[in-house]
Amino acid sequence: MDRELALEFVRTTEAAALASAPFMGRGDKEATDNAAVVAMRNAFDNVDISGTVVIGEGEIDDAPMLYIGEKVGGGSNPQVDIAVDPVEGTTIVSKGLPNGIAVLAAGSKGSFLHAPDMYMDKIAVGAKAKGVVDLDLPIEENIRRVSQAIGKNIQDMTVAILDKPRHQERISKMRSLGCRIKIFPDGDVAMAMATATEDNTVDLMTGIGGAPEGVIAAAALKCLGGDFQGRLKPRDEDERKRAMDMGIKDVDKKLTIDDLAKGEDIFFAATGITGGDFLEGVRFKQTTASTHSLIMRAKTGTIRYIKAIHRLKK
Ligand SMILES: O=P(O)(O)OC[C@H]1O[C@](O)(COP(=O)(O)O)[C@@H](O)[C@@H]1O
Repeated sequence: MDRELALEFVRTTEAAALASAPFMGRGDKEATDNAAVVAMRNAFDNVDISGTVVIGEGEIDDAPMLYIGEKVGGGSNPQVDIAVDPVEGTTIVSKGLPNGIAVLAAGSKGSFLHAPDMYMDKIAVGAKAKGVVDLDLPIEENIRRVSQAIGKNIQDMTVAILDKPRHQERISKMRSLGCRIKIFPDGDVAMAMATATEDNTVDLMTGIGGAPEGVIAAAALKCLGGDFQGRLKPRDEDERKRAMDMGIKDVDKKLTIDDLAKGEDIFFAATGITGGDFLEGVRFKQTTASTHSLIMRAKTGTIRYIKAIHRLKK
């Protein structure tokens, strides 16, 4: 993919963020998401790719736009796979909490695991701890390994985990080690990224969240030079079958960052909707709105932050 595409991709996440931001705190998850989906879908018409959504808003039957399999883009760059989440953290945005982001990952065909909509166990770390974590090890051992790799005492480390009942045992184990813990309500893509950004606020993220979000986070960490592992967590035989129907032969396999986001022909864009660990949220003034975005490319490892002022009437 051409490097020039970076700006076109980030326009799609800006559009999603600008459209969903007015719904902040209004308690309407559907309206928040819908506004972002429509805006992002429209913005794709100006992106010079011939793209296919591989991770999106769901199946064609129940999701009118950005459904899995939908063709997007009005251009020539051949065969691009797209993974999107126009609002990653609909609950977050509908409550006005931090770290609601609009995200997109784009890769040459076959870059992304076609992840079914089910749970995935995950572990994410930044560049200094690349290669030292292993999803098969107890969380205490992973924390110890990261502590050594990054040269930080365990008590000074921050480990993030989603605030869900399924994580109670893991949180107890983390507490017994004495590390600092960030228990966040939603939005594990942003928190996975927060392990690997320049001023990282988190040293390790662990826990079970959405599988599609796992693929998107892996793409982001690919660009940021961090590491990520995941394992699908089907809750019943139906979900297991669904994963197999989507082409995943070994559903229990530990998935490496390369299994989830293959190769280096990958772009990743995110725009803050509500402010958070590494992006400001959308801010409205009388006639303008500002957005804060991140656009990255795995091939070069370049990370660009873009602050944009949008004239609301134009
Ligand atoms: O809320 P659950 O079912 O535990 O799922 C966790 C997943 O949901 C999210 O918090 C996103 O939530 P939204 O559906 O509100 O956008 C992800 O970040 C996370 O991977």
